Amino acid sequence: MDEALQVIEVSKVYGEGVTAVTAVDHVSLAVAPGEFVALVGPSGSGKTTLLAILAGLLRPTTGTVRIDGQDLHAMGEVERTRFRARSIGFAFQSNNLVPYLTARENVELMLRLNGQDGRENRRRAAELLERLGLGGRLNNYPEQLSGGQQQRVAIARALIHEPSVVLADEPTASLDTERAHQVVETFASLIHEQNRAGIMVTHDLRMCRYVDRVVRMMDGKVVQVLTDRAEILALADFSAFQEAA
Ligand SMILES: Nc1ncnc2c1ncn2[C@@H]1O[C@H](COP(=O)(O)OP(=O)(O)OP(=O)(O)O)[C@@H](O)[C@H]1O
Repeated sequence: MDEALQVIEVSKVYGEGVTAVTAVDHVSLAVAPGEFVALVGPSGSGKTTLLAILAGLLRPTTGTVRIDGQDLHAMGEVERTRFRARSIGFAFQSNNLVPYLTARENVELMLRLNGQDGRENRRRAAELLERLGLGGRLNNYPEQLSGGQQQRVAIARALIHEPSVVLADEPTASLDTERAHQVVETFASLIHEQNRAGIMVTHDLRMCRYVDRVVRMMDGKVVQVLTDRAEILALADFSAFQEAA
């Protein structure tokens, strides 16, 4: 078993009886280390719900999520919280940076939460931020950074503790086109170089050019999977063309 992430027949039903909504409907998916997957689909298709289940933040109604072979939802709350902090990285839309910590301190915080403190961490946090083009911004507070710079700090924070699985929800939502491309391109490079299993939810199909696989959801189900490079590029180019028209 070499998949970092395995999703097996996962479903999520909100509510009960006549008001029940099946948000995720028997989804199966496996992501290997070094593989970057885009999760796309119309509003309400279940992307955010699935991401929250993969993050261990929401319990599926049925089905199993394994990270490094471990059943995420079979763990007790304390164990899952610890496992999540160690094995999963998140970069969510509202980037949740701590306003009174600098860029570097925000990244170091992830390591401190995992009990890894010290000078070596300061160096690694700085190195990763430099890699993301923020070498001159290490000591700036979030409010002194642009939206794109904040997103890059959030990405550094999602990767610094070397998690197996990295999840990003609309990492380009607040960015202009050029910055969106820069952010996702760097994110993809780091996922590939560092051998993480990456999943990104995005509404912007142009960003699919940086991923290895596109998974399209509709009404809670996976309705299409693209793995062919030419098909993925055609999708991204077509969206760029539509956007420009
Ligand atoms: N807490 C909740 N209670 C009840 N229904 C919910 C809840 N959260 C989401 N839903 C419903 O589940 C379905 C899937 O929602 P979800 O937010 O996962 O979709 P999405 O693809 O992420 O949408 P968007 O792209 O708009 O963020 C929708 O029909 C939504 O109304």
